[in-house]
Amino acid sequence: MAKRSMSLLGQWSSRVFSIDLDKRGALLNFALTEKPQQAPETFRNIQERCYSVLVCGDDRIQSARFYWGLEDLLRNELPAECELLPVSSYLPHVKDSLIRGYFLKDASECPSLTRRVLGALGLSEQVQVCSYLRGPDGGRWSQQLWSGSENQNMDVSKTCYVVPSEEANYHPSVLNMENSDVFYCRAEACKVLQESCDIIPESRAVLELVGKTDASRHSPDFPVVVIEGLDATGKTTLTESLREALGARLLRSPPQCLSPWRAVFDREPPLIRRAFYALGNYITAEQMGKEASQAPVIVDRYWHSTASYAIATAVSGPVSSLPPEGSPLFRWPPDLLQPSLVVLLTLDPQERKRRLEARGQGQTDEEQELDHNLLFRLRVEEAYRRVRGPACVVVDAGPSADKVLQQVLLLIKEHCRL
Ligand SMILES: Nc1ncnc2c1ncn2[C@@H]1O[C@H](COP(=O)(O)OP(=O)(O)OP(=O)(O)O)[C@@H](O)[C@H]1O
Ligand SMILES: Nc1ccn([C@H]2C[C@H](O)[C@@H](COP(=O)(O)O)O2)c(=O)n1
Repeated sequence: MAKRSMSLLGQWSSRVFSIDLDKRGALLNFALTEKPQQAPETFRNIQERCYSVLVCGDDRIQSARFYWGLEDLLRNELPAECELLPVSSYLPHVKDSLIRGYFLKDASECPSLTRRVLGALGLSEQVQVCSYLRGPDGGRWSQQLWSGSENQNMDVSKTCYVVPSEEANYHPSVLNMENSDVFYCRAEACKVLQESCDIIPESRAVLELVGKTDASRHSPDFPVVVIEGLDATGKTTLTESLREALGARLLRSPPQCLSPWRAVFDREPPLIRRAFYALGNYITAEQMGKEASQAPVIVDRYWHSTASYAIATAVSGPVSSLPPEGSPLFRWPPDLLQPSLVVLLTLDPQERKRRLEARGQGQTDEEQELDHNLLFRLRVEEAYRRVRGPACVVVDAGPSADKVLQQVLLLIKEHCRL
């Protein structure tokens, strides 16, 4: 088979497959072996016909966009009785070895429809389809790699057996975060937008706004204070009050000049969306450098937001799925201007909800996700606390707006020379 499968997927038998059983962190891990062996216990309870669809094209922009649309495509085309579970395939401890896709459990009456849809998908250079077959004893499962269309679908020489695999002590997504979800230098984020210019013309406009000078080593004359927090924790209220109290300049990230394109990039997959927000920080950093030569600067969101939302979205499940405290994934990009102080506003979830409802404005998809998904909210907040260089100072935003302002003014006095 000339298709990219083996070279791109590496040795099947070295790979671990990790199925996200409930999107809440319950991962079923299995590996493959050439000798018939018993499948993991959880596999043995599966009654449905099973398949996996992995996205493994060479072009990262196209693959990211393809994967982004794959869930909708499968849900639209497959019988409703097909359950879709996110699956990752990776080589343990090998950076950038992760391939994403879906694991399908087909309980429909019409197996031929499912096979037809998957057969058509399998023809694409970007997709690798496998079937999983239960052995006659019920305890063994084999995996067959599809070689193309439905009619010549099984490449029997590639039959492997499903065996239990040790649980990794990290979420598989952690392997691929750098330069896919989080960008630690401007050049890497620029590369993503350069590669997407043909399919997203707005990328050009964004790239034109990104400067080239490295302002990171320049130490501003006046303090630069960043205010961070989940939505509706009071960032806008506090930043406006700080501006007045300190006679400061107020900036935000992403900056105003990116507003015309933000909605476009919010519809894109993480690779492209996160590169856009990363570049927003560099544009804001240039503005910070200039403004802070004349007055104190207050910034509404910056690098902590970019890194925390990206990392918290890339993993699923509880806070323990995050990269550990001290992981290099929480480092500060060396070419990005560091603020003098970062304040993280935290709020009791009930009070945050009350304020959101009282405000009554629309929410972005990610903000809606925060509302619906307690685990996601916990991951974002914990990621905020783990980002370093500088680390954030946590302030309870529950008291009145004036009390919060007074507390932050005290912090600024302690941390910055005014
Ligand atoms: N300390 C406070 N006590 C009570 N209400 C507050 C306080 N701070 C802000 N609010 C109110 O809570 C709502 C959300 O505040 P605000 O818009 O400042 O939050 P935000 O963090 O900027 O939100 P977003 O990130 O979604 O823009 C507003 O209606 C605001 O008036
Ligand atoms: N510097 C930033 C600012 C924002 N984001 C992302 C994270 C959330 O998805 C969303 C929240 O922004 P808001 O709705 O409060 O304007 O934007 C980021 O990644 N980096």
